[in-house]
Amino acid sequence: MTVAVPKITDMKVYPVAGYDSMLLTLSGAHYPYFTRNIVVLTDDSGQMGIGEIHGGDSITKSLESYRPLVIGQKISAYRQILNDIRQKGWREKNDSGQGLQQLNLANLKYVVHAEAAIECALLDLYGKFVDLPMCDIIGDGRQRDAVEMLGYLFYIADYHKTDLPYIHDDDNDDAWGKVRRQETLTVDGIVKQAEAAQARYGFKSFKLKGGVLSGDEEMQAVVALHKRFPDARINLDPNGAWSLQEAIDLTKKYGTALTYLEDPCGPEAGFSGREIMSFYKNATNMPVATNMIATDWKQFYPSLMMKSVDIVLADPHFWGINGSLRMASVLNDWGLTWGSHSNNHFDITLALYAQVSAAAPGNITAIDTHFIWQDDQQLCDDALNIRNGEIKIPKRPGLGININLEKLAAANQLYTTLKRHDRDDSRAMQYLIPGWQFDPKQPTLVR
Ligand SMILES: O=C([O-])C(=O)C[C@H](O)[C@@H](O)C(=O)[O-]
Ligand SMILES: [Mg+2]
Repeated sequence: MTVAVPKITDMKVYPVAGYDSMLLTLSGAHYPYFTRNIVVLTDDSGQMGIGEIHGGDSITKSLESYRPLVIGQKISAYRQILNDIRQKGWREKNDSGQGLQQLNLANLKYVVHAEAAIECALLDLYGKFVDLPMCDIIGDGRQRDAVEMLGYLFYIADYHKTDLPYIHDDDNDDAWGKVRRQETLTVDGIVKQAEAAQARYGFKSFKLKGGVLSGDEEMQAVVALHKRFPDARINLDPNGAWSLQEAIDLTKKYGTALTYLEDPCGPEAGFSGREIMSFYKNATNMPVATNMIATDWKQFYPSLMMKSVDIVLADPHFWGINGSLRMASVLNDWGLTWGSHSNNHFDITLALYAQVSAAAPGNITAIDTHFIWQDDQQLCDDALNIRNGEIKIPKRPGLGININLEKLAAANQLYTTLKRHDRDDSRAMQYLIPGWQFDPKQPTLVR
């Protein structure tokens, strides 16, 4: 007896928005809203498959342009559909060619692969068809049943200094619900933030987003975190803001509080970020993670040659699901470490990170997620949860979550009220420091 493989009958792209706190990074301050694109595929068996990717008009447009390549295909043609999409090559038309060596988040759209949302939705459908969770059908299959996530800490600006409609008092039931909306610019404030996040989610690893205050102040926060959570793995990410010499000096002074450092320095004095990170590693022996100097296979090659990196944060939105897991295999075979980068996202991406990480072989690092800043804005009814610092892979097939069309419509409605859809963190930042401009070598508040 042959079983009919379902065909895709519809593909909808929903640009959506969610609420955010005034989080600070080297690129400025997060706006009150973040944007994403949600892909919903329907097949003729009545199943829906979902995927999520970064927001912005060019990504929405790319996804819309792929509809004729997807609709009418069998879900088993998943690799061919992705090949057809890649051959369409929207990135060639748009890419500034700069990658993320200097992290201005406005450039994220050039690094993101829009088709990863379609890949996710197709695999969700495929998993439902064969009745297996996604992690069992991707890469080398399931490697673990639960995935460790890290507590992603941020300095937060005082939104009262703006007239922008930042979310507040939305969730005052526990300490995390409160601190995630409050100004946080001190060592004590960061420790309180970590305590609150740990109380709600049980994190065993933390990452502090740096590039905001002086390197010395940020490392003092790391030292305080280490003192408060001596068993935790702690990482700081200044997004390349420090000079090579400053990174070396800070590591010598405070390095024992860190488990690894993420993109401490970037291009300078005619050298690329890959070269500078390699000089840094030679001088300090500190393990280094990146989501900046190796965001595709071409950049990975010289990074390997120069031994610039130990941990590649291969976000499936940058590398594709298949590409991210290929990277996980290569890193594992060569004694290096895999992890994933993140930006603000909804629960569809959270489930994707869990499924991909569950299939990544080897001793992976705890996975980045911004989700704790967006918790309560789930688009799915059966969203996955972080408990004891980890996400357990559900028994349900595919991604393991199902879209709530009413919540999706509401997030889409919010999006339609926004005047701008592309990310530009300098806009909110200019309320704090008039005329503020991104400078890849100058922490955001050190002006
Ligand atoms: O690890 C990283 O570099 C990021 O997550 C990039 C961004 O700075 C992220 O924090 C964001 O989107 O604000
Ligand atoms: Mg990073």
